[in-house]
Amino acid sequence: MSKYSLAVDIGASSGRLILGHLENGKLQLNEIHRFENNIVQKGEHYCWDVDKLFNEIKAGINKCKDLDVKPESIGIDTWAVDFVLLDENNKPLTDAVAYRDPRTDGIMEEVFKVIPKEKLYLETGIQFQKFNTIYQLYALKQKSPEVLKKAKAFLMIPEYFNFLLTGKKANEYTNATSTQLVNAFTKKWDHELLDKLGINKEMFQDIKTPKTVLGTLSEELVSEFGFDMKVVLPATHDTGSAVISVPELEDTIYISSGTWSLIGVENRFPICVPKALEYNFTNEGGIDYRFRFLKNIMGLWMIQEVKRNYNDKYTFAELVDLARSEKEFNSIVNVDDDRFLKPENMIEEIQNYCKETNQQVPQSPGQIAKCVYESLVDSYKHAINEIEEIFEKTFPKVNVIGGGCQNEMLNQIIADVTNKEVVAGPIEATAIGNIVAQLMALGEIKDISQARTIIKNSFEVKTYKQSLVRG
Ligand SMILES: Nc1ncnc2c1ncn2[C@@H]1O[C@H](COP(=O)(O)OP(=O)(O)O)[C@@H](O)[C@H]1O
Ligand SMILES: C[C@H](O)[C@H](O)[C@@H](O)C(=O)COP(=O)(O)O
Ligand SMILES: [Mg+2]
Repeated sequence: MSKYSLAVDIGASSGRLILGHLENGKLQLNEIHRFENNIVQKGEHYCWDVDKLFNEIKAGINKCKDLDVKPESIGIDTWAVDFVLLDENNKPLTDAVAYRDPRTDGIMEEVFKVIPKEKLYLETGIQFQKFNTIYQLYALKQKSPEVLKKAKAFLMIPEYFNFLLTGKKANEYTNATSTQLVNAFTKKWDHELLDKLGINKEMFQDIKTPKTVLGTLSEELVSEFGFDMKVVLPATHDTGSAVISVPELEDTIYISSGTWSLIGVENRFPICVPKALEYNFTNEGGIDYRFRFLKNIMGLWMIQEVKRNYNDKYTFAELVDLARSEKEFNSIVNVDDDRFLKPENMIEEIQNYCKETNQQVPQSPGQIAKCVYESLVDSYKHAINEIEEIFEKTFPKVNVIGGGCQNEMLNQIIADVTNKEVVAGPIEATAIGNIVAQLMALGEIKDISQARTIIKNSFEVKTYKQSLVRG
């Protein structure tokens, strides 16, 4: 029997702990714990409840005892850019502020006064999202310089949980690249950039790569859980882990479909050409120093907020069914408009946009949902055209991975609008990528190529082709 690895995958809307092990050359998964994640108001900021999330992680680990399974390793991945700062006593200096917090409004423009946008892109290759870590730290420096001065350790969210598990501090490469503070060519923290911004470079930890064994559990946790585990660094940026699970990357554009839609390709080198800057593509770090050439699209965040606005009266599946029935409704919004990043009420924001653009205003839940899905695909289509322009080639296939690949209507609209073959799955791509990185660290899987073969043979996918009648 092969060793068990435990993946902790926490996205912006949900977290899950999934056991994985190899059996007869296939990867067997067992989801042992799932919980909601969401932004909470703490003082004047939107924050993540990291104490609650760590308690959920421990609750999930404790379920292993009920299953009589002692995993050999554990690996944690989460959303990107956000962080915790520790003081000299290893205590958090601030709450874990969420990337949707307005504290970075206008900060990007302030940073461009210190380092021109084009130079920043040429050095880091990272897309300009106003919530990137670089802007969060610059906002903190301007508003609370005394906090930054006291900071002795910068830990991104997965690394903070690793610290709570092991007492060890390290930054992991794939997530570090999302900060826009790592040089795309040296793959190290850009100390010249940090000096220019007046951000203390000493608080950043050594950058480790995926498959690194960080350490083992603290004595206190070993006695709580009843067993020890190796704490392995997967690609701790959840999208970095998700992309590992794309079984066939040749001629394929992936859409990591969850709270965000991350649409792109895997590359061996960074692409920082003017067109990539103009279209705002990113070169986030991948496993084995590959690159994830992609862009953020607002994603299913919008339907999550619509669902919340309806007080969770409808499930995601019911919203899809209601959307299907609205065949005549065709209004479209620009999902990537900042107005949809954190509106008071998503339904009203969508309705106002349609009013302002003289389109039919969606009224029913089905019309609202259909508007979200059609609008997302409109943005996907533009991104695909941009990718094909930059690569000067046509990609015949789109692979939708993550929770959003369960949305069969969305998959079909993608196939209809792009006239490409759409492959849906695996759903838990992030956790799968997390697990195979751990199994590589344990010597159970040789390399990424073998991992992708195992993944291809282990999980069913569904294929969609352009339909004759647009549903
Ligand atoms: N049964 C379903 N039908 C349609 N969409 C679904 C279904 N289940 C989940 N989803 C979609 O998947 C999304 C969550 O994907 P997930 O990858 O878990 O997100 P994250 O990792 O960002 O928390 C939901 O917002 C929802 O839109
Ligand atoms: C803020 C980042 O762009 C975001 O974390 C994105 O990179 C990402 O990883 C989103 O993952 P979800 O699972 O939360 O959609
Ligand atoms: Mg996710």
